[in-house]
Amino acid sequence: MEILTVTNLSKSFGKVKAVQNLSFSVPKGSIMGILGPNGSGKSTTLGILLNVTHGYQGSFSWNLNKENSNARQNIGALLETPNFYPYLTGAKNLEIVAEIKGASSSDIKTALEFTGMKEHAKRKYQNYSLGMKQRLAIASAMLGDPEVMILDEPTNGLDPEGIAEIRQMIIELGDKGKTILLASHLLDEVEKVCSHLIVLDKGEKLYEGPINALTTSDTIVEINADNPEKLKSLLEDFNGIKSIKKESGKFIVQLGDRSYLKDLSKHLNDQELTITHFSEVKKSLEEEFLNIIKRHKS
Ligand SMILES: Nc1ncnc2c1ncn2[C@@H]1O[C@H](COP(=O)(O)OP(=O)(O)OP(=O)(O)O)[C@@H](O)[C@H]1O
Repeated sequence: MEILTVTNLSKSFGKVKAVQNLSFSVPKGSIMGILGPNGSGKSTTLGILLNVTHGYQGSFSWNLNKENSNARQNIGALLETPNFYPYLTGAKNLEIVAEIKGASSSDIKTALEFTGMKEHAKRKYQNYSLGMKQRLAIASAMLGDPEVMILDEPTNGLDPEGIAEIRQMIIELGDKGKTILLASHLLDEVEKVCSHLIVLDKGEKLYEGPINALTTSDTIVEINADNPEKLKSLLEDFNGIKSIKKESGKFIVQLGDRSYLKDLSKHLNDQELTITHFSEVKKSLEEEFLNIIKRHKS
């Protein structure tokens, strides 16, 4: 079931087309990565979905469970510039947000514990490290136990340990059943955390789907033999090969289906040939991502 459906969304700032005819849907319970370089329209899209950016074309609809819920209560957000009072403590800042969202003090306690901010709750926000500020922002987004959380570049500027902590928290929030929209310019982040992704470039959608559909669509095998010419002709004879190329002395073979692997190795069992190398290569998301961008530009 879809928790969000976005249809033909467009938004311009003067001559800049920040979002162009964007449609996508978000399955309930998924962690949806919105991946794109800086300026690709991620924040603008999230701003529209949160009703803070206006003057757009197209539409979107949330399919939230809680009855009579408005977006403010049922969608927790961490945006790029958090709105906390520097001279107040973390706890006090959360109390203010809880008041606005109608969240309880037990929500505050849960959020502080989950984010590891309980021990820092009595310190002033202005004295927090960047990592603590981000954790407080996640705590704030959790208040009211929303069904959906929207996180815009939540690990920006953090050190590797801080990045790992925040990513782990996002995965745990997903395990709790929350639907999460995560904007990121980091492929590695999206790969580690998300179940689904859309790829944006210059406000346009280049890809939408589950992460694993990107990485497991075709099977790639590296093959070498003592008689490369013979190997080449045998490969060319085999039905089910989508493409053959030679890279660093090895043949890289793309199979339409993984079930062809067995037949291929039988087919290569030839008296004139000794196979010296035969291994399946796991395609990285990065490679697929680059292919998507390349296809878009050509
Ligand atoms: N308030 C604004 N006024 C004018 N231009 C804007 C405004 N907000 C965004 N833009 C422009 O719209 C385009 C998309 O920006 P957006 O912030 O949505 O991208 P992004 O993918 O979130 O990038 P970043 O990670 O850098 O925020 C950019 O060219 C940006 O300069």
